Amino acid sequence: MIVGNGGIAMELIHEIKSCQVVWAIKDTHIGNAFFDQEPSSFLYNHYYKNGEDNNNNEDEDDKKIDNEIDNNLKIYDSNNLDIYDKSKVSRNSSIGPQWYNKYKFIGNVDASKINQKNENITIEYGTTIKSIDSDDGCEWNIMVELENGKSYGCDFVVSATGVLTNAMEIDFTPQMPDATIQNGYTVNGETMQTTIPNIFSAGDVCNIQWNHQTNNNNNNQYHQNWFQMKLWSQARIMGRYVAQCIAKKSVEKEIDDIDIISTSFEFEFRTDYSSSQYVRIYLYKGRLRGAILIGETDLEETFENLILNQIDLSRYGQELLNPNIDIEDYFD
Ligand SMILES: NC(=O)C1=CN([C@@H]2O[C@H](COP(=O)(O)OP(=O)(O)OC[C@H]3O[C@@H](n4cnc5c(N)ncnc54)[C@H](OP(=O)(O)O)[C@@H]3O)[C@@H](O)[C@H]2O)C=CC1
Repeated sequence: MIVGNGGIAMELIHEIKSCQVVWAIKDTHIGNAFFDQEPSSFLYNHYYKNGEDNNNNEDEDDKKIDNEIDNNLKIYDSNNLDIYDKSKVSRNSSIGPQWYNKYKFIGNVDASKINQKNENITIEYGTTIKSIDSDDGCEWNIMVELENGKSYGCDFVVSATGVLTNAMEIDFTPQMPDATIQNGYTVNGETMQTTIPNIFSAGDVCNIQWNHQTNNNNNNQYHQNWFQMKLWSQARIMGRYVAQCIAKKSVEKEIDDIDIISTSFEFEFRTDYSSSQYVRIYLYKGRLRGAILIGETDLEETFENLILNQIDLSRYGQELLNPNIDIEDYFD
């Protein structure tokens, strides 16, 4: 049983093979943490329902990161009593993106009884867990009752319903001017300093709205393409930026070329490609500000460059998404 409709639930659903899975989501479409209805339907129809495997296009960079993280990875299990003794838990880095590549999520269901169309996944929409029963007398390890009245026996439950930060352990006082107030505390979006001197903040612990702000010191506008999602890729960007802020403060002088990051879009333009690709792009005043790409579109690098170099695309209009035009070649 998997509960939740965000990053972890979707990754697990994608990875688990030969195992009967019930996925309970409180929404009417999958992946609500990232998608609205339209791309969600596309993703569901072409990748979950049809069981297409798009798992073979792992980026070399991701593999490299995995290897780095592997070196720091520590796995705790319930037999490791140290985990209950906070003083003995060594604090390592998190397990990182592509963590699932280290494991095989293969159940023991007879493979011949499961076809390639993910029919082993039952999605229960618009519901969540009402109760969990793990009495010894149960036929299953765990009996789960859902709010919609259905009950399922299962071996275990994955609860992936989001995370809370523990920032409140620090007593922030929200008084700093020009600050972004999130989660009850305050961070200055330009310097990443909290209201406590010499305490800086980055990653999931703060929600930074760089897209709204102007850096008055050097007339640079914050990067307009910033839209925060709590993903590894963004945590890395924020970590790098906050490191620069700390360095700048510690040497007490201006460092040129500090990354200025952020985003916003105001105009949305969308289309569907062929049956196995989905492309949606976001333009603002003719400039590309964002995109959703599903499937092997081969557009990611071109679109990334168009976002970065902000070429005026007004005159191309819908041709930008014409599958018969090789825009990668055009903008090369
Ligand atoms: N590659 C990467 O960088 C990845 C990063 N992550 C990050 O790790 C963190 C943890 O992931 P995850 O746990 O999946 O969290 P997410 O925030 O991604 O998703 C949580 C999901 O659970 C739903 N939810 C919240 N409360 C309940 C409830 N009581 N019952 C049922 N559903 C509920 C949320 O709905 P609603 O939005 O409506 O509240 C949302 O759909 C996230 O910050 C995520 O972004 C996860 C996977 C990969």
